[in-house]
Amino acid sequence: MVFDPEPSLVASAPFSEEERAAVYRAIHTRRDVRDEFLPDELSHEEVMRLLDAAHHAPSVGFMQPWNFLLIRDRGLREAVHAAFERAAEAEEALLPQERRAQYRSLKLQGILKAPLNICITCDRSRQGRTGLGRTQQPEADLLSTACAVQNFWLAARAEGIGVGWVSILREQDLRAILDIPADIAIVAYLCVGRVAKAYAQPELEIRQWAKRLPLEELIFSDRWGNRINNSKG
Ligand SMILES: Cc1cc2c(cc1C)N(C[C@H](O)[C@H](O)[C@H](O)COP(=O)(O)O)c1[nH]c(=O)[nH]c(=O)c1N2
Repeated sequence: MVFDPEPSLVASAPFSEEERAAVYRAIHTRRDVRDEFLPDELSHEEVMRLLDAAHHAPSVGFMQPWNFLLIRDRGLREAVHAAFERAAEAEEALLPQERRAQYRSLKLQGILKAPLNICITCDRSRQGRTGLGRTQQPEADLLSTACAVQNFWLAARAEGIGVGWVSILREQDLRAILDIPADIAIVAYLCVGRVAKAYAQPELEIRQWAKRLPLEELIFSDRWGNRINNSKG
């Protein structure tokens, strides 16, 4: 039988101006939050809304390889925090001497301050070892999981909930603390909690660690290296 797409298709009109503005506002004002977390617990409904947003991310072959490990236990968060301290020390030692003091002065996690931590993982064999879209790009499952993280982050912004991604953690430490099996990849460790204030710009920009790159320098036309400004004439 020939597949008829028509009954399954719905209108896909642009959003209203107000709706579009809300989407772009969430994108532009989403911040990586480290120190602005308020201690109040998020409700079960709020957390489920954010996880549902994450669960609606695109995924290769509709694989949905993610799991969401919710961590509230203080003892576990203290163990993760200690692992962060060790990893940060190791990272600092790799930096050029002149950047080390600045690195030390940055707040790079909110593991204990945020009431909720979430470890987002990727089950790399959820639908077999390969699968639609993963034969040539096996890492597409990890990229899918990163899409879920971004959905979570943007939905959280809309709800006034801050998210901070902590990657200064050794995978083996997280595995041991959280009992994560060896065949499950760890994609993101997030600190999550309500915030009353957030930085207007990336904190690393305000603190002069890095700057946003000019967008036009990142866009090529047709072939690598062909800048759009140069390709006009
Ligand atoms: C994969 C990944 C990993 C990390 C981050 C982000 C992402 C995408 N970021 C946050 C990062 O510093 C931040 O996104 C940029 O500085 C831009 O700022 P805004 O996110 O726009 O506030 C981050 N921040 C931090 O303080 N400690 C960390 O370990 C990490 N790790």
